Amino acid sequence: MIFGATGDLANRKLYPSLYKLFEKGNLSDKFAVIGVARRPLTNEEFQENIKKSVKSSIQKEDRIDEFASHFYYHSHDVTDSNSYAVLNNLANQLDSNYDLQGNRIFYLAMAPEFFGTIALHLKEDGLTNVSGFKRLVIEKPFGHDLQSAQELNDQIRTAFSEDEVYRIDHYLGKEMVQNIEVIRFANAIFEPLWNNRYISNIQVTSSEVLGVEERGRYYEKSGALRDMVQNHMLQMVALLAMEPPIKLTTEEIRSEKVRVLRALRPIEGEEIKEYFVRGQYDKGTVEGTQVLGYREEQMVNPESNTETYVAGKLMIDNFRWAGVPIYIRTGKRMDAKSTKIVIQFKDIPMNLYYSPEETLNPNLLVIHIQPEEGITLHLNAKKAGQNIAATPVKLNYANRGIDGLNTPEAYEKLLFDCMRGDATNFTHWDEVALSWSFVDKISDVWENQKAENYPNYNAGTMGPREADELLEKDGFHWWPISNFDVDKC
Ligand SMILES: NC(=O)C1=CN([C@@H]2O[C@H](COP(=O)(O)OP(=O)(O)OC[C@H]3O[C@@H](n4cnc5c(N)ncnc54)[C@H](OP(=O)(O)O)[C@@H]3O)[C@@H](O)[C@H]2O)C=CC1
Ligand SMILES: O=C1O[C@H](COP(=O)(O)O)[C@@H](O)[C@H](O)[C@H]1O
Repeated sequence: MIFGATGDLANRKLYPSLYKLFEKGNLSDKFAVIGVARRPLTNEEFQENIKKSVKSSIQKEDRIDEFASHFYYHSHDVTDSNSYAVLNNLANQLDSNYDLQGNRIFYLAMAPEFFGTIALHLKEDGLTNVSGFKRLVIEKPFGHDLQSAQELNDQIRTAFSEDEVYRIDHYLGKEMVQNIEVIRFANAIFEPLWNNRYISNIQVTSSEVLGVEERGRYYEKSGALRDMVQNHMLQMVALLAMEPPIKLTTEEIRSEKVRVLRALRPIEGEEIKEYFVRGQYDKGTVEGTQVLGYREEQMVNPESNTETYVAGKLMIDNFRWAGVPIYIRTGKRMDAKSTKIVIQFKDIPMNLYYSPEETLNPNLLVIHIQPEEGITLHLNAKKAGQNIAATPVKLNYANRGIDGLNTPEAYEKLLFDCMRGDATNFTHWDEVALSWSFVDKISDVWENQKAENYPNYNAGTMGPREADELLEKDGFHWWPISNFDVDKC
């Protein structure tokens, strides 16, 4: 059952992903989807919408009619208690028609204020009373702060147990985010060096070229800290910093991530200025086009105090990471769309091969999450010729080049995981709670202190100057994140 079946997420992500699973044989013929939303639609109209949404994002759609025939529509206001019984009857009927053996997945692709109400109704009106499995997939944002997340979690947990709840963080479905743990734990050359003796700092960047688009109403209350840092950025940090799990089970992996979040040094009060930088974009030029500043966007307060950019220095206070800063930055309307992780190794004790005026290039391991997918290892090697002089070289692995052009899209992987009952790449409540408690301390201060320097970066740049200073005062600098620039390093 997809609640919010006529919405943007369902049309752009869920239907095309389900189709890909179907086409690859990862979704058997024994499935039915009930789409729920308020507007009146017949099953035929709904099926036409499904075909349209699949066709707009997939070139080969040979089995589209067969696929769409599995879709049914139920017009229903989720706040109306009376309609759930009819929904349940339809679900029971489809269960028997398609031999579903009482297995149900409820996907909440709706505004978060409805999540709790839907979960309560599903239980009270018997929809969760099934003979097979029942699973709840829930979209972000999971709460607005720790308190609201806790309230939402309590509501959900009256109807579903923790292992039945699949909290989506779509970054965890990205191929190269999932690759972090394999790169770390399947390579003898990295794991022994993955600690404060050999790593000087880690940089995690997720930059966007797009502005806030039509999401001003949501974004005004969220800002980059809640929208990106609380979830995606901290999840990537947890994967980079966790200890090797003793087994590759959901529980073991999640509990190692939880340990990292517990060790994350809380940043509060006056310290926030030292560790975090906030920014808001002004007008500027993006890909040759003039764009508006954030305060001029639709549904945005002309004096908005909302941050569209965050850079921060995280410290993980445990044996492995003591003293190693992990810098994060994310923002809208930046110079490039790019998510990259740069692990900078410590310098070797002596520069034997470069002339004194040249700096020794540190070894870098760059994990390209998107749009490129792969890894680059920056080394030093002999410059061709008679003399023994060194020059920087790179070893590149391009994921797409090896595994074919189409690595599965995050939602395809996550939907498949959920169907198979694998919750590893979904966030456990403990991770959500710890992330909120870290972020709340910062957002409480930022909300109550007007940023006098906003807007403080032009659209089309890499963010405010203060973000560079954050690293400079530790003797580091941000490594450029576009491939071209990394080439020049
Ligand atoms: N869009 C995206 O790319 C992303 C979205 N998300 C999250 O996914 C969720 C959905 O987002 P999105 O698809 O963009 O939202 P939309 O506003 O596009 O869609 C909302 C859906 O909910 C339905 N709806 C609204 N009110 C009711 C109601 N009272 N009863 C029944 N149905 C209702 C709407 O249909 P109708 O009007 O017919 O009732 C529509 O199908 C949100 O939590 C969002 O944060 C997360 C990541 C990315
Ligand atoms: O969750 C979100 O993520 C997107 C960025 O996702 P990506 O896969 O394109 O990197 C961001 O634009 C959005 O504001 C946020 O809600």
